Amino acid sequence: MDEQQTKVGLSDDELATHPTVYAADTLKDQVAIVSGGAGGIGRAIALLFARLGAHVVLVGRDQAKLDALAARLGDKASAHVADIRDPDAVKALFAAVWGEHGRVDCLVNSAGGQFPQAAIDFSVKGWNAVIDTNLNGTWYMMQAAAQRWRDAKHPGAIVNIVVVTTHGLYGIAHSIAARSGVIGLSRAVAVEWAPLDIRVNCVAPGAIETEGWNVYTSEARAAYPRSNPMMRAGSAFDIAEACVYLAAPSGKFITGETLTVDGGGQLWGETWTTGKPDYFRGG
Ligand SMILES: CCCCCCC/C=C/C(=O)SCCNC(=O)CCNC(=O)[C@H](O)C(C)(C)COP(=O)(O)OP(=O)(O)OC[C@H]1O[C@@H](n2cnc3c(N)ncnc32)[C@H](O)[C@@H]1OP(=O)(O)O
Ligand SMILES: NC(=O)C1=CN([C@@H]2O[C@H](COP(=O)(O)OP(=O)(O)OC[C@H]3O[C@@H](n4cnc5c(N)ncnc54)[C@H](OP(=O)(O)O)[C@@H]3O)[C@@H](O)[C@H]2O)C=CC1
Repeated sequence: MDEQQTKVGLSDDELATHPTVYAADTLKDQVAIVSGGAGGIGRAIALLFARLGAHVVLVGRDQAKLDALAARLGDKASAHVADIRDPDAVKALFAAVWGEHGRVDCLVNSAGGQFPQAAIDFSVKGWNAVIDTNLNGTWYMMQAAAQRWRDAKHPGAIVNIVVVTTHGLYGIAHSIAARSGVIGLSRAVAVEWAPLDIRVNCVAPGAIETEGWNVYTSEARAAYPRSNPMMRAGSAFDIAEACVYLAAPSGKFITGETLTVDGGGQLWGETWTTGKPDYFRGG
């Protein structure tokens, strides 16, 4: 972790009052589970979903972080501690939420992350930690949601937050592998689960200013705004609005899709999470 940790991204007050294109009742009476719901992108999703009428179930491992956001949202949110890598904890989470609300309408998987390291140096433990969090954990959440929806004959929408895999994000090959798995899985089950009225989509954020950036060096972070032709970082609110689009009726004919929200970064530019090696700097 870099010594120059800074507060990055929009504050909760800014997120809560940011102008939105959506009507205030877009998600009225819906119940949404947001994993990583107290993280940088997850909290923007939670704040917007609650503002649009949903009750948001915030999921993460840090009780205090979840409680603080839930307190801000009052009866629009509840906090549930669960490690998404533990399939039994995931099952217990869904049992508790269905018991409490009798329904779930959408699941946003925003829990995830990785550490920057050259792939050639990955340890077995480090590789497994990233695959387990981002691929296995996301799958346990997806499957638990789908089983509940199937058994209750209830429609559902899943939005998985991934990373842009089409254009190398150098220094996080383990995460690219895991997220490519999530995208492939989402495309496959979008077909299998269409008869169950379950839609499955992904959102691939580009450089989005959040505190999650603190795991990268200041040199790498300084380059992120230049990783796309707009020459700026996006905000967590951009990702939240994309999630609403896919989760709400606006997305009713969209499934198996990955919506890239990166300011054009996949078409232009490059991103080194470990800093750019001299070899690629040119003569
Ligand atoms: C065009 C787009 C531009 C985008 C730019 C940025 C791209 C992406 C940005 C983001 O995703 S931002 C937000 C993301 N948030 C995070 O990444 C959260 C921080 N990361 C983590 O929490 C961990 O990396 C984790 C693996 C996801 C969590 O797993 P776990 O809690 O099990 O990890 P640890 O116990 O900490 O470590 C386990 C194991 O992993 C290896 N390891 C961990 N950190 C490092 C490191 N910095 N360097 C090398 N290896 C590491 C290591 O083997 C650990 O085991 P031990 O050695 O600790 O026994
Ligand atoms: N910010 C960016 O530029 C980009 C982000 N992304 C991806 O978007 C997603 C959200 O990122 P962001 O909000 O910035 O990152 P943060 O690190 O701020 O948030 C991630 C959240 O995930 C939760 N989490 C991590 N592991 C687990 C676990 N095993 N079980 C339950 N919860 C877990 C953490 O909560 P807790 O500590 O409570 O467990 C944390 O709040 C991540 O997948 C990230 O990789 C993709 C591209 C770019």
